[in-house]
Amino acid sequence: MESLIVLVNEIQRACTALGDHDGGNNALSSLWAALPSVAVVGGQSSGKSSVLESIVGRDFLPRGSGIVTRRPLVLQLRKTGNGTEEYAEFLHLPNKKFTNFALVRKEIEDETDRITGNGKNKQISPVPIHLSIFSPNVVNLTLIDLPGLTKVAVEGQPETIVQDIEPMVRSYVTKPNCLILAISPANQDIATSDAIKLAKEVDPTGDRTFGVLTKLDLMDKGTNALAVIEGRSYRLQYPWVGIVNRSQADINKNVDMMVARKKEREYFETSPDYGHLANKMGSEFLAKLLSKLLESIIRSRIPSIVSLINKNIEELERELDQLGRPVAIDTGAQLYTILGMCRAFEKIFKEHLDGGRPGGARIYGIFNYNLPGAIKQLPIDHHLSLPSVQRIVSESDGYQPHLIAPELGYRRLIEGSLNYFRGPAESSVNAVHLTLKELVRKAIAETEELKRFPSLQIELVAAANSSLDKFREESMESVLRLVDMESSYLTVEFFRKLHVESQTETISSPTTRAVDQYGEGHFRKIASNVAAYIKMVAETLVKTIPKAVVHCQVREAKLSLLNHFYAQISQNQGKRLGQLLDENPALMERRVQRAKTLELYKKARDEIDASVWVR
Ligand SMILES: Nc1nc2c(ncn2[C@@H]2O[C@H](COP(=O)(O)OP(=O)(O)OP(=O)(O)O)[C@@H](O)[C@H]2O)c(=O)[nH]1
Repeated sequence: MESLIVLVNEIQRACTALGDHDGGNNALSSLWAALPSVAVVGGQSSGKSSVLESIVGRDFLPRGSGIVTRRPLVLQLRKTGNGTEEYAEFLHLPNKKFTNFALVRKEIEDETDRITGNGKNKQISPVPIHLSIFSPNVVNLTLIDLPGLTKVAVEGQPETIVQDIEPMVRSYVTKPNCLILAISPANQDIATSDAIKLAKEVDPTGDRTFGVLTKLDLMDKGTNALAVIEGRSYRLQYPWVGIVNRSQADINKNVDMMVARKKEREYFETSPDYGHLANKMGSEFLAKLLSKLLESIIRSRIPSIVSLINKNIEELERELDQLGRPVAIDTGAQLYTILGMCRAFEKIFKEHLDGGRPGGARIYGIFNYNLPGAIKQLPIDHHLSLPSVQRIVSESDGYQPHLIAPELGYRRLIEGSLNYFRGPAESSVNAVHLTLKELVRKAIAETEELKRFPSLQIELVAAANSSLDKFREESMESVLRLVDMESSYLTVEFFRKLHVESQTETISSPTTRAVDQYGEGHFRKIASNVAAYIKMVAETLVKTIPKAVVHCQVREAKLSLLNHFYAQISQNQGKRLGQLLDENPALMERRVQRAKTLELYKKARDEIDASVWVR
């Protein structure tokens, strides 16, 4: 690493490329703000441009009346070997070397207009232009040229521009890592200097302010600026530097910058007022001083820059972990990704059913409370009330009343009662179905991997629900069949046993039995026999319905919830898979942006490491 200033240049350029230039739009601690820099501030016509050009030794800044500098210009000077060609490069035009500095000026003007607009409505913008100048005649130094502090807009520029400039300039110079190059003209009272006024506010101790006094040659005859230059008028930590730039006449005559530098040197060497300070005056001295100082400040800040970089790297890595890896482009990898997410979903879905979570308990509740409860509520008693039994039995008998036992009447009564069981059986199937659907919804929401892919989520919910619908149909058929089976074939032993019991009763009290043979008691007996039979069947169904439901719905959901989806997806082509993996575009954009920033930080850390080792 040639120089720490060059290193910081590199990091600054990368920061601008990532939009980290004013620290305001970034959740991370701004690296830009942490980098030491030198900002040039001054009132209108204070000689700001002239100082910069003199430091560079080249004419390259836009000129004109009004507010010409409308975007910060980050001017990175890099010293090259003697005899090498001088050239300039813009960050926004990589690989284009400018050797003609008139074109550099034109490009600064054009690039300013590109962001701020041209014509009457010229605005200002905090987005910096990065210009690097490679030359044997410069020192390694980075300067940020800011719009001139002004109080009046001219040439139809909007009034707001004046109000906008100060906060923008302030946003640069308030940063504790910013050295302030405060330019004031010597032919004005220092107390009225805009640059010093601002510097005083943001750096009251004068620790990071460089006082630069221009236009020493324009002072009234017989006066001098020694009071300022010697720090008596306004005291700063660093000594004031006096400058003599080209006059307007020199500029008009196109006086060469190198000639101007020479003239400036001569001015100080021969000056009766400043001769004793000649080796500490002039733009060349200023450039060297700044370069040395900037380098030493950067060195002292490296530990805090590195720790900021490390902190940001950690934060970025954490965020990228959360955002997940970018989606693969090839079909195989996409399929793999989708299947992986499906498995993750199925795992969570099963966990909901397999204990520890309320899903399984809810299903057990259906079987243990709801189903028996519903069966208990069935209007069997009404169906087996005396008038109903009499009616059904006589209807079944037809014109020929039964002789001993109403066989058909019994069957009708039993069938009628069993018919009521269809309701609770159906309800059990439906309740379990709803529970399973709800668990699908929950499991989808809980599958972390799926969060990025709304389309896939929708597709999976649809696929799972359609499987559940199919399972419900099968389950419904099974439970209703269980009920129907009970009506199709009655348990003979039950009735034979009843018959034997009633025979024994008749033998023990023959008179009462004979009287009641075909009266109310007879029908009551029929009703109670049927009720006892139904009770027995109910006890069976309360056990078998859950078995059918679990077999057809719960077990199937665990085994083959997404089988149909798997079969379909494996036949899908890339485009369709891509559609399923279409992430939220904002999220994709954020990942790309974060990954780029992370790369920048890592690179910066590596470069700093390397530069520290070289030293
Ligand atoms: N004689 C003399 N003229 C100077 C000196 N410094 C600047 N000037 C002249 O003052 C005028 C303004 O100088 P600039 O360098 O354009 O000042 P600025 O602060 O960049 O001005 P704006 O950007 O327009 O606000 C120009 O005509 C310069 O030639 C100096 O030290 N001596």
